[in-house]
Formats: sequence, C-alpha cells, structure tokens
Amino acid sequence: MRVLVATAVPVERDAVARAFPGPFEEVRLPGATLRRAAGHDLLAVGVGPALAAASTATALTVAALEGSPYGLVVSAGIGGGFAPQAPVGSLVVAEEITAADLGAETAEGFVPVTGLGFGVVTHRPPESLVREVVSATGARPGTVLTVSTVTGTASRAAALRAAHPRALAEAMEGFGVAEAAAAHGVPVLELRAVSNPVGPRDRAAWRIPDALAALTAGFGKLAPVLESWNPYDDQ
Ligand SMILES: O=C(O)c1cccc(C(=O)CC[C@H]2O[C@@H](n3cnc4c(=O)[nH]cnc43)[C@H](O)[C@@H]2O)c1
Repeated sequence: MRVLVATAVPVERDAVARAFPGPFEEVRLPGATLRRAAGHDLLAVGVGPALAAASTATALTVAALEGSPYGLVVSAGIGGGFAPQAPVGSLVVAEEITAADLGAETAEGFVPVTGLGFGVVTHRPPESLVREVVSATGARPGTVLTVSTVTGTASRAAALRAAHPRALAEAMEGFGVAEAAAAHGVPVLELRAVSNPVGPRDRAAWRIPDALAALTAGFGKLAPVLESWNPYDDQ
C-alpha cells in the first residue's frame, strides 16, 4: 500500500524521513517536492488547512493519474497539547479530526458549518488503524482539532475544551489533509507530537526539537504498522 505523509513544514518532513532508511527519490509536483522511500511519500504541504488541502489533493491526483493511488494519507507533525492529558513530548493520534473554527459566530455562540447546512466538520480515521497505532507507539487517542489561528489565551483554550471535551491536541492542517483524502476516497490518519501546551502564547517555551524527536521515534514504530494494516479490517 502506498502511503502519503503530509507535514506542514520541511523540518517536520525531515523528522519523519529520519525514521526510514534512505535513499530518497525526489519527485517534483506542482507547488511541492515529494521525498519517496520504501512505499512512503513524504510531502511538506504548507501551514494551514487551505494550503494543506491543496497540496495533498495535488499529490493524490498525480498518484491516481499515474495509476498508482495512495491507500492511506497521514497528517503528521508537531502540535499543541491540552494539559494534562497531552504533555509536551507526548504523541497523540486522532480518533477524530475536527475543524474547530469552521462555522459562524452568532449571538448564541459558535455554530459549526454543519449547523448552517454545509459540509462536514469531522473526519474519522479507521478505528482498527488507530488501535494499532496506540498499541505500537503509545500515542494517546483523542480528538485533534484543526485551527486556522493558534490558540494564545487561557480563555480560548478553555472554550475549545468545553466545545470538544475529547480534544487532546490542536494543529493547523489535519482537517485540510482529511478533506482532500475524503474527496479521493482514501482513509486518513493524524499523528501529532506535542511541542507546546495549548494556552497562553509563549513561543520561547515551545519544545520543537523534543517534539521532532518524538515524531521520528513514533514513525519508526508506525512504519511496520502501516505496512501490515489491512483497510478491510474496518468494514
Ligand atoms: O521554528 C521552528 O524551528 C519550527 C520547526 C518545526 C515546526 C515549526 C512550526 O511552526 C510548525 C507549525 C505547525 O505546528 C503546528 N502547531 C504546533 N503547535 C501548535 C499549536 O499550539 N496550535 C496550532 N498548531 C500548532 C501547526 O500544525 C503548524 O502548522 C517551527
């Protein structure tokens, strides 16, 4: 099965790449360059859900047109963790990938786009795969929120917790990657290594090297799971 791993930025892609033996073949796509190794294609898709969706859709379309479609898309990278359930350095795997700020603000509060009669706000990765990822990597299973604005206050963090009690982490690409995967009928997974707590902004406190090391270690354990995973286990 071909797997597409979509990170936001090149340093995250390179952290994933360190889990695989090289060498990597470079494949130019419109707007991005794939690193290809042992059935896994690694792509830095850009920051935020819109660019992530566009880049992921491009890679999925190219693979489909080549007659060699992907069997799984993995959104991966660093993320903010909701304390105390997802401490810095821990791994989180999404049971649900939810767009937390896609909707409308009203006098009665936030209404998701589904409440306005449009689209979806949540994608669910295959349950059997999430179970296997938890068991192989020790990742904590829960909701991973996709936000367009990084949370920077305690009050916003509390509001997200209240609206999404199962949220363990937030990042900026998962929902975009999942929308592209869904358009192609391909299952999706999201794995985040926690670099910072969700809450008051303190960029100096982000532990990015620790999170990138956790991402590399997580993918080292994840690769054999992905190679043996049978998509039909979920049907
Ligand atoms: O500055 C660096 O060295 C560096 C290295 C790797 C990654 C970055 C990023 O800024 C990645 C941005 C990426 O990270 C996700 N992220 C991380 N923490 C949060 C958060 O608290 N809330 C939302 N997103 C977060 C996000 O997916 C960004 O795309 C920098």
